Amino acid sequence: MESNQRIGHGEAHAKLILLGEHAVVYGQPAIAIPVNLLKIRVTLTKINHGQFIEDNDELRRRLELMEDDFEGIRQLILRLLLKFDEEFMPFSLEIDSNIPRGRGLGASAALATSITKAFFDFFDAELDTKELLTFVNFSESIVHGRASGIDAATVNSDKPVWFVKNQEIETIDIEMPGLLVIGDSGIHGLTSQAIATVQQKLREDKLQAEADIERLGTYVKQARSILIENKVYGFGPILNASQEILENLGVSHPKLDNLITTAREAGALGAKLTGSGLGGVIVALAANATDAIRISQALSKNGAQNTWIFSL
Ligand SMILES: Nc1ncnc2c1ncn2[C@@H]1O[C@H](COP(=O)(O)OP(=O)(O)OP(=O)(O)O)[C@@H](O)[C@H]1O
Ligand SMILES: C[C@@](O)(CCO)CC(=O)[O-]
Repeated sequence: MESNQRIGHGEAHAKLILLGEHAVVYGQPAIAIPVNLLKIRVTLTKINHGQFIEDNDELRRRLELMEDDFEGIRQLILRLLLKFDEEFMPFSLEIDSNIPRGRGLGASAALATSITKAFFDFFDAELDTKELLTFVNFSESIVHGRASGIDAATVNSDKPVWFVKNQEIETIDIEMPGLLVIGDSGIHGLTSQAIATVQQKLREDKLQAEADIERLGTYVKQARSILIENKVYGFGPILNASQEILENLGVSHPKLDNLITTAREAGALGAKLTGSGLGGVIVALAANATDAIRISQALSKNGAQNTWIFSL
């Protein structure tokens, strides 16, 4: 039996969309930030023949048995194995993550990033951002349907991102006014379903839905100058106004509405869902640490499964 096991490592952080989710799919700008306190780490290890898996057929069978939920990851792994001409390499992948899944925090993009990095590290190959994003977006498009690419861009950026679909990714130096509080509804929101909900709105009432999407984009542009100038009080109302439109588009959820109301009543300057919605998390803006703690406690008392406080 071989003794020196080869190993590959990869990691990525979560993302949070401040403004512009959904509208970004239709060409409007969005602002998203890295969330470094939530991370995913992957270790890829080659398994020696006879150690765990008896033969290559068994390996294929196990990949095929992965739940549908993992289709994006399964396809990504097959593509990576093919790239390195190791289609039949038996391996194990260990995932260590504190990013909650299906909550709009980019867990799928962070996992796809970590896996891609782990394979390149394992094969000692150079990986530039362009190639990395191609692999991650390939995986994301299987999970999300019509993805804009914002999740992949942000889980791979150390700075806030100004994102416009199909354009060069721009990082921006913004001052985050106050603190952000994330509250997890505990509900798994399916991104593909949320995207389909907006598509349905566009079919049912095209003019209204298009106007809503354009308005979301306008808020993002206003927010950019507010954030650059660090005006805490101008930003909160934009969060609230965006939430109203996301509700019109049908991607909120009664539990999200309840958490958002709770945050505002506890002193948040603004609050909205973040990510695809239909579940997942909300983000609230607090003027200072005392307010942030009060908002976080109120959220926990009113049904949040988890809360996080952070600043940029
Ligand atoms: N720790 C993990 N272990 C295994 N699979 C994971 C893990 N984290 C994420 N995944 C993968 O990511 C998928 C969840 O992705 P989904 O797009 O529904 O949520 P998300 O990425 O958290 O949300 P969003 O895209 O709105 O930010 C899971 O189905 C699974 O394939
Ligand atoms: C809902 C959406 O706008 C954000 C998901 O995090 C989809 C996308 O842009 O890919």
